[in-house]
Amino acid sequence: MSTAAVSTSPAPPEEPWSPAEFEARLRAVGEQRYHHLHPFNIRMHDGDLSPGELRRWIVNRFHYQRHIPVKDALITAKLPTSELRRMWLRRIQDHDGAQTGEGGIERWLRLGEAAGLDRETLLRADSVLPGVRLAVDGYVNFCRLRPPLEAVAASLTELSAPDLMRTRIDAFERHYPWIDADGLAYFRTRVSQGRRDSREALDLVLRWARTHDDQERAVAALRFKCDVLWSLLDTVDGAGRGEPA
Ligand SMILES: O=C(O)c1cc(C(=O)O)c2c(n1)C(=O)C(=O)c1cc(C(=O)O)[nH]c1-2
Repeated sequence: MSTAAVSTSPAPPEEPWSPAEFEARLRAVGEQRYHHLHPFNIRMHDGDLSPGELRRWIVNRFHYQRHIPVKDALITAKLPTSELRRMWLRRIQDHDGAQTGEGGIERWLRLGEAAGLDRETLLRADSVLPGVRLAVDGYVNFCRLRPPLEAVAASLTELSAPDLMRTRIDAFERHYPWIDADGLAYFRTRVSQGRRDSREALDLVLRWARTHDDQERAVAALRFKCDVLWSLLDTVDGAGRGEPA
């Protein structure tokens, strides 16, 4: 049989989505899969968490928090220009502070103290749940191994984070008044930081993703990151209503 009639040439590459369509697809991932929809967050916002569950969430979320500047250092090392590295370095400073006693990690430790957890408990990390360790490792290693487009796209969960922070602040003030309001400084600061960070990251992703394939990879990276946050909460939720071990 002649093979002449059988086309072996690959299908032509798909056209990229327009910037507006691409952005809408990225935002749709957050609307459909972000952890604001997770049953644990819904119980938190409804005031249904026991003090033990809230403390367990704080201890385990701190493990995520303290690895954010680590993954940002991995991303910074991949960025090709001074301008981009300077932009990303600021994120590390937001978390680690310019000096001891400042920054987001310090504010998270104060949240722990306001909830009755001493900082050594958070720093020792010995009650961090195995599934949380795996989820956080998954995110750090993703940023270590994937190209800048995907690592930066994964941070776009922050498009949805500021609204969640506002909901969380309201819920804490209303339902968990035993946590001192000063302890909520972390969330208050993140509202504006998250808006700025997500705007910057979105600009980069829209600029860097030139082909349809790039765009698909960016959307997949954001879905992966939603899965990281979702499985972190699955693990915390599955650990029961008592005090952390
Ligand atoms: O409390 C939250 O629900 C939440 C979610 C996220 C997120 O969407 O990844 C971040 C944060 N907080 C946060 O505080 C933060 O600094 C942060 C950095 C990043 C990132 O991927 O670069 N996400 C988040």
